[in-house]
Amino acid sequence: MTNKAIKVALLGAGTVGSQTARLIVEQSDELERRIGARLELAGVAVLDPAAVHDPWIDKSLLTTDTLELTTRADIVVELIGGIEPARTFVLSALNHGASVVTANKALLATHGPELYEAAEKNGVDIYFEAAVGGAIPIVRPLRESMVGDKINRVMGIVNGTTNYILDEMTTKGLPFDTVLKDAQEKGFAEADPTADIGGFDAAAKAAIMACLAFNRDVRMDDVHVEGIEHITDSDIAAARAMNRVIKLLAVVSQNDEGISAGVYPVMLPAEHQLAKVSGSFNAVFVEGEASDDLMFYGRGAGGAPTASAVTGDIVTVARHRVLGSTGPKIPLFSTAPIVDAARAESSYMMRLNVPDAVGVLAKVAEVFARNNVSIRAVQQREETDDCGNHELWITTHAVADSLIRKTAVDLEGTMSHGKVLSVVRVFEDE
Ligand SMILES: NC(=O)C1=CN([C@@H]2O[C@H](COP(=O)(O)OP(=O)(O)OC[C@H]3O[C@@H](n4cnc5c(N)ncnc54)[C@H](O)[C@@H]3O)[C@@H](O)[C@H]2O)C=CC1
Ligand SMILES: N[C@@H](CC=O)C(=O)O
Ligand code: NA
Repeated sequence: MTNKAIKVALLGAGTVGSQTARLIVEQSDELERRIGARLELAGVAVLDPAAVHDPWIDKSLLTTDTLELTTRADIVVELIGGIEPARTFVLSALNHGASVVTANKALLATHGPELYEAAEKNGVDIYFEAAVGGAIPIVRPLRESMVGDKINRVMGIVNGTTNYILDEMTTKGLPFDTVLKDAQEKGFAEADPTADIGGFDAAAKAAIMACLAFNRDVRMDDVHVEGIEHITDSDIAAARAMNRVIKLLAVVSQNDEGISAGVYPVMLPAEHQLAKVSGSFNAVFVEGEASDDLMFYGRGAGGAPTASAVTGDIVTVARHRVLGSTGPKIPLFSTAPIVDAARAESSYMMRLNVPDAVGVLAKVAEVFARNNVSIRAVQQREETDDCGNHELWITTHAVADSLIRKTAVDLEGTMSHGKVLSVVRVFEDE
């Protein structure tokens, strides 16, 4: 006996929604065999039906009554993005007994625990593999495969847009704005790309990974965030001259002091595995106590890769419905304190523009000493600018973020003809 069809409501038919619809429609026979029941598209909600031209989407399924659609499906797939009205639609779906699949990291990093609870209360699933690392299986490994281990740290590149921008600037010398536009055209960027550039998209993913890795309610606001908006061509050239590459990293970790989560640009040694992650690819290292280091790598953004993860989740929750079961809950029982990631010490490189004059270096060194910041190396660049100034590159030993920032402020106050050009973390192997 064949199982009755499983009704799927698709909310959103943009970059990811369109490709998800394609995978469901084009692979319908194959998916039916994998699930044991047929997936039936019950409707596709969009803002503007006239703008949908995908040949695989039956026009009669299009609707603008999104809330109504959430009440008449077995699986609601939320691919709208943003907090509201997405949150209302997801809650409506869960409260009407539908399982939910979403790629919406912003929503999960802000209201995740409320949604997980609603899913549990209603005896349905909420799956979100696409919300972190696009096509890369990383949510499920953290949620299921590694649940028997103790995870100490998760670290990686989790934003395709910024990785694409930094990579194109580094390898092709292209300007920031040109590459950002390109990333938007390729469908990597968020509707508001400041979420990518400012590090907030990566921070949302960091919060989700921290929840899963440490069973602790960690939200977006708990994550220390620095984006790439201040990274210039000159920083990239300086990194290159030091055989390093600048990457935007998300790092979540747990130790005796508590849990910390941060997103910031880092100069990595060129030979580091994360330094080799190019374009819109993502890569995540998971350090488990028993497993040791694991690395997950693949396409972190883009329509088809993200739709692969979404469709994988649809198949999984559909299988659960056939079996009359649900997947594992998301238990957030830990009360470990959240520690500000900016308190963690790191090595830094500071670029300064200073006059080529007697005593300048001593004055600079004095400010570092006064702030108790230990200098590891100093490079004086030969080239001078139109004012006869040149660049000093100072690399420090490990120091707290607050101290290096204060040193920069003090230097600005001390140097009448010089200025601090940039301060970027330098990754040192532990
Ligand atoms: N683009 C990518 O590479 C990735 C995107 N995501 C996430 O996937 C989600 C969707 O992203 P994209 O497809 O890129 O966005 P998009 O902007 O291309 O598409 C959004 C779609 O939602 C529809 N929509 C907006 N408000 C609506 C409403 N009130 N009712 C019904 N439909 C509505 C729009 O008409 C459009 O079809 C977001 O949460 C995003 O963060 C996750 C991973 C990768
Ligand atoms: N804007 C995001 C899309 C995927 O999550 C990114 O660039 O990584
Ligand atoms: Na993923």
